[in-house]
Amino acid sequence: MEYDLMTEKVNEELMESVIKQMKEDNIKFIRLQFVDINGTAKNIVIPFKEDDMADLFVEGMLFDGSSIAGFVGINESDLVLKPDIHTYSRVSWRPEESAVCRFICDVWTPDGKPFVGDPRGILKKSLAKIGKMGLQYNIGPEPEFFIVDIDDEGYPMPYDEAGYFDVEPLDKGPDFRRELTLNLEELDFEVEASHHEVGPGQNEIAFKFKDALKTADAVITFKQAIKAIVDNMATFDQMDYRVTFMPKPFFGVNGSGMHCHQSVFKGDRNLFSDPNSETGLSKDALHFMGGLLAHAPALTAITNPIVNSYKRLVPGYEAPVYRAYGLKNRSALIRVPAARGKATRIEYRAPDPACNPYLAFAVMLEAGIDGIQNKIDPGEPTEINIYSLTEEEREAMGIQVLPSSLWEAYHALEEDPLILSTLGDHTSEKFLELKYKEWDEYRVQVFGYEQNKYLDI
Ligand SMILES: Nc1ncnc2c1ncn2[C@@H]1O[C@H](COP(=O)(O)OP(=O)(O)OP(=O)(O)O)[C@@H](O)[C@H]1O
Ligand SMILES: N[C@@H](CCC(=O)O)C(=O)O
Ligand SMILES: [Mg+2]
Ligand SMILES: [Mg+2]
Repeated sequence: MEYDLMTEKVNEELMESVIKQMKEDNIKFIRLQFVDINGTAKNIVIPFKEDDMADLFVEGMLFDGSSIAGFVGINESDLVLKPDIHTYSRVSWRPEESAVCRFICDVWTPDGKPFVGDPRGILKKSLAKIGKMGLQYNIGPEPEFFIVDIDDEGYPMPYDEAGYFDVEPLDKGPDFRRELTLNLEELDFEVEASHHEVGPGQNEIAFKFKDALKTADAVITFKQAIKAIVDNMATFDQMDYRVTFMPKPFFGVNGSGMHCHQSVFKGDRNLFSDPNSETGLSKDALHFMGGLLAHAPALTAITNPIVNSYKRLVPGYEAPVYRAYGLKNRSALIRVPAARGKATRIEYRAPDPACNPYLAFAVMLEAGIDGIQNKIDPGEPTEINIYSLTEEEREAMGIQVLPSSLWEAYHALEEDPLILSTLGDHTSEKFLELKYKEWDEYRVQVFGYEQNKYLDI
């Protein structure tokens, strides 16, 4: 798929067929949806009026961008939402009577240009660049999440005591996952698998890989859908349980990642596959990994963007800590699953579900392409459990660690011109400003852990 930012025209035939579908779906309300710099979904709702649709698709709708994180100041507040007609879907968890639909929108400026601070626009820009080389970037994400109960004192507790692949009655999640999968299928998702994860209350739903823009849209829809569905169920049951995508909600158990399986296609050909090489991997696959490993410290600021993200990236919980790749190794930052041929892919294991998927996919793509263009050598694969190595052994093998805090990742980002230029001046500045504030707010807090440990001093 090629993304040409400036010449996207609305196809009349498509518009008519979408309007016809909206009438069949009994649509009365339209959600115009986009995300802020944090990847948080935002929307404005307008009533469906058939006569206004052509205008909406062509001209878009003005809105005030000054209260959206990472967008604009009040002195230049007008922005335009341009619905992407390909993203039409009925919002399946809202009533069927007088139904609601949504379009995911691009954000433009009133003078008819893509707004530089729109995360979706930033991803489209990187995809347009590789589109010109005839390439398509695919991502298959594995978002993990916890379902928690809120106890009488307001603290979250895991919703069940089950573990990896458990079944009911230990696993209390089958109804959620069933309901969610049915809803997601209505939203045109191909759910590949769902299961209880390692942590108590932890679940995973993996959906089929698609090109990176569709996947980023899907991640946002997925998070919204599951929160809305679980909230509806909790209201119905008069219970206070909810979903969290917080990367490490509990000390001492696995956190929630969003591993990203990735491949690059040229037409029908998977660039990562080479049946004649010993490993079945092509040079491009190795170089793409070389690029990811080289830019990993800066990437981490985007793929793991909150202070809590770094409580997940610690040894012993299947989350990556070390900058290495392995052909089977789940303790390395990059794993190459065994599938070959068309299904050849690499799995970048750092991202967590708190990231803005548009920004995360854009920076991973640019890092990988940098690797291909500059033939960055990823070194030899590491097949031992890296968690069990001593620091000296790791150093001898040349394995470096990922940033251990948001503050370290912040500095790594500041020093990586490729990743900064992928975000563009506007978003880099806003992102660094936000993260500086977040770190500053965090570092002065005093936690229960410290009071317990030091009170007797
Ligand atoms: N060619 C491809 N390019 C990108 N992603 C792909 C490709 N083929 C398959 N995938 C995606 O890989 C993801 C799942 O892979 P898989 O089941 O191997 O996960 P896993 O890493 O083994 O799971 P876990 O981490 O939970 O143990 C899915 O999203 C799937 O669509
Ligand atoms: N939950 C682990 C991943 C477990 C798995 O491999 O599925 C993580 O934080 O990345
Ligand atoms: Mg998992
Ligand atoms: Mg995985």
